[in-house]
Amino acid sequence: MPLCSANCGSNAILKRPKTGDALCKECFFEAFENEVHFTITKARLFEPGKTVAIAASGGKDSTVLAYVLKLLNEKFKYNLKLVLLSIDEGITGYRDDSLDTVKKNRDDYEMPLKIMSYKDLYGWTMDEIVAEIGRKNNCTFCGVFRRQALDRGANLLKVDYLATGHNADDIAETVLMNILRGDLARLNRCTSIITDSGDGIPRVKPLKYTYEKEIVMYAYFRKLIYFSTECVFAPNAYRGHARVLLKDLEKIDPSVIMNIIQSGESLKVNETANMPTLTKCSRCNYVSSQTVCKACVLLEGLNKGLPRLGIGKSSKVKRILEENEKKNCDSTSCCRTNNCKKDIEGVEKCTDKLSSVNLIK
Ligand SMILES: Nc1ncnc2c1ncn2[C@@H]1O[C@H](COP(=O)(O)OP(=O)(O)OP(=O)(O)O)[C@@H](O)[C@H]1O
Repeated sequence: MPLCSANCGSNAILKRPKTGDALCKECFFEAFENEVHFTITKARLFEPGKTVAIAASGGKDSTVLAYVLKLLNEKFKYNLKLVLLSIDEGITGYRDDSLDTVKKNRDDYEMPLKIMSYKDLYGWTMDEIVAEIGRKNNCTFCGVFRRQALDRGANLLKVDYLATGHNADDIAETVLMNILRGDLARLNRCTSIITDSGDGIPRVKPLKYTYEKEIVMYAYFRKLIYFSTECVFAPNAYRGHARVLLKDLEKIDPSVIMNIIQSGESLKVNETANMPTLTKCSRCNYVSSQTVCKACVLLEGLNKGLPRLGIGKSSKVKRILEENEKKNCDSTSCCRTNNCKKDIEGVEKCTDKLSSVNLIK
């Protein structure tokens, strides 16, 4: 048994995936926590006296995030108020069970918990959405709705920051995905440790430089309770490819994860590149790069029996909406008489025709 490389005199019990150092349990805890503390202080993630909502799914990342933030807050006197915010997507056999874990964390870590549900916000559970759309594209709905639900929850709680458990592997995967897709706008912002949700509540990622394998190790040795089952619906296929590629590269050289993040951070998008400008959704007032945000388009598709609306290209969306409008509008109450633009970019549709649509309030 080798000695702990931190020279504490104890035997090492693990090899750190990130650095290869052989460490004892206590020295691993210290190294792990100090690195998160360094990330927080170097990026000046939090101002003292503020409130942080921790986006808590019950999974390993957000559970470790909640535990470490509580520990560092006390140890280094950040003077933060920590609360948990969970989104119930309405996935039977998955989220219902993971929310039980979050409730346990709420009690163990003594943090208030707010749960917001897709059913209340959008009128649909993911179970119902999958029954409509099938298993292939359901991740699009879930991702778009969750992002917005978290921002809405943060606004409701009037917190100053929203912290998510995104780890180094997640960020590196996202860099790869955006390169493969040629998505410059996302590539430009995906490595930011602080992002603006558009509503003035910054999103922060304190685990940005923490390897997933180390999070699992930390949770294991700290005996943290977390929920480890995969989502019962199909995983995000494209991200899956990036994940497999990253895991293969990590086996050859673990520093590849940090190298990809650092490369992403150093990239500067050419100023002549066509970048979207952020505006407010004309329907729900949520930040969007289109006149109507993606969540409202997806929701309209669901409510009008066109669940694939918003899944494909925007030109296709536009065509489907136009066709749908033609079908719905009779000649005497044509959209035009109500000054309606037949265009998803400027959806000001006949309000009487859309009265049944469950717009996000
Ligand atoms: N239902 C949810 N409620 C609240 N926060 C969520 C929820 N789902 C995801 N998040 C937040 O987004 C982060 C990234 O989510 P992702 O779906 O990639 O899960 P993950 O990598 O498995 O993380 P975790 O282990 O925390 O579930 C999570 O760490 C968490 O902070």
